[in-house]
Amino acid sequence: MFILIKDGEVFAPESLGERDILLAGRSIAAIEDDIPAGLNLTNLQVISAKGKFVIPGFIDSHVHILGGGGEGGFATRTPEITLTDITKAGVTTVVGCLGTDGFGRSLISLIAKARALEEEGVSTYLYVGSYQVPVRTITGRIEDDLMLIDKFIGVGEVAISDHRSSQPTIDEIARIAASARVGGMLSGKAGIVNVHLGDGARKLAFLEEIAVKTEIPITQFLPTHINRNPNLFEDGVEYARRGGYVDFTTSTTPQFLQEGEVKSSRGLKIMLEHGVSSENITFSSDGQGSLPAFNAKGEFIGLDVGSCQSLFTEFRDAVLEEQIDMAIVLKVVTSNPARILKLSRKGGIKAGFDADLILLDQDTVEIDSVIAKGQPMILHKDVLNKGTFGR
Ligand SMILES: CC(C)C[C@H](NC(=O)C[C@H](N)C(=O)O)C(=O)O
Ligand SMILES: [Zn+2]
Ligand SMILES: [Zn+2]
Repeated sequence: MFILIKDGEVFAPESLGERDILLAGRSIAAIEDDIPAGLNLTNLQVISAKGKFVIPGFIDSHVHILGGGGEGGFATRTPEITLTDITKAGVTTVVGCLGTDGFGRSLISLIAKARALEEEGVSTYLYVGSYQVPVRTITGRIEDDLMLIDKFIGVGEVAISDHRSSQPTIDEIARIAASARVGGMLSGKAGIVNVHLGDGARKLAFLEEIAVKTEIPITQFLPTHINRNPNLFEDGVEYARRGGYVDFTTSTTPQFLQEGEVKSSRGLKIMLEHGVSSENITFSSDGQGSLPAFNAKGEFIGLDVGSCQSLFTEFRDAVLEEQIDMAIVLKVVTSNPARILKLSRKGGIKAGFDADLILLDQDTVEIDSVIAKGQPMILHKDVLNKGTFGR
């Protein structure tokens, strides 16, 4: 199957200007300024991208594909994701994880769900573990899981500075990072540790201390939810300026924003203004994860459900509201996660890369169509670009 995407304005994420793109099967075959539509190729489909931006499919590096939640009891378990939840947001690659509930949800089910989504057309990877320490594994050892199970690219989301964590010691976190690092090395994977940061006062202290006191590089960690409160966000700016990676959670609620959560598009602008390298920042959605609220006494008040749609919403707001150059904003949802998570052939529009693309309407910056592994994704137009709050 060949697809020729003609006359689009291409961001790879860097701007390539107007280019034609030839897809062959699941790969990008060629990117040139003029590929004749009359190519004598059998079953060639020509798609006009006139008036469209053509950008890499988004990589969502933190999605509860199996559902999550449960912080308010069984009835608050959140639903598992559907393919359309992912593709309507322009997401073509997801990294799945377990969260608070590493007991009622299993890694085997997580692997099964990841394989299901892969068969349905998107690309999936996983973190081994959940909030809890010791880290839950399939084989009993992080290194063995990374070496034996292709979908596992790292460990997470391991919780620190949170009343729902296992209250791990700094040594336990260092040892998890050491195992992830060596397991990753031996299997050619990132071996990244996706760290859940809660609202606790210790914030990033463990990670900062490990980077200073041990041989583990700070880039072994991808701390997420960095924007969840202004106090943590402020430390996150400093942490990122010193070379650490930081991940913004794009799912939010009006209440969280009122209580001081930093809107991801705004947080990106602030970090760039403070001299943080755009290479060190990622966005992820926490899709299908719970967004629970607790009162000052730690009592559960209620919860919302995260959505992949928020990843697109915050990308669009960063471009339109924060007026950040699109090529820069694209990095945080394409080439940065691809590089940090060592996802080869992902996160860019380059010959030989997977054919994961989004066609955006240039006037509205809304999604026109999504192609994943060379297959056009059927988007149910009526739900397209409708976020959790119907935005
Ligand atoms: C960043 C905040 C707003 C949401 C965040 N979500 C998770 O960590 C996932 C959730 N606990 C689950 O297991 O489904 C949180 O709970 O702190
Ligand atoms: Zn989390
Ligand atoms: Zn999460």
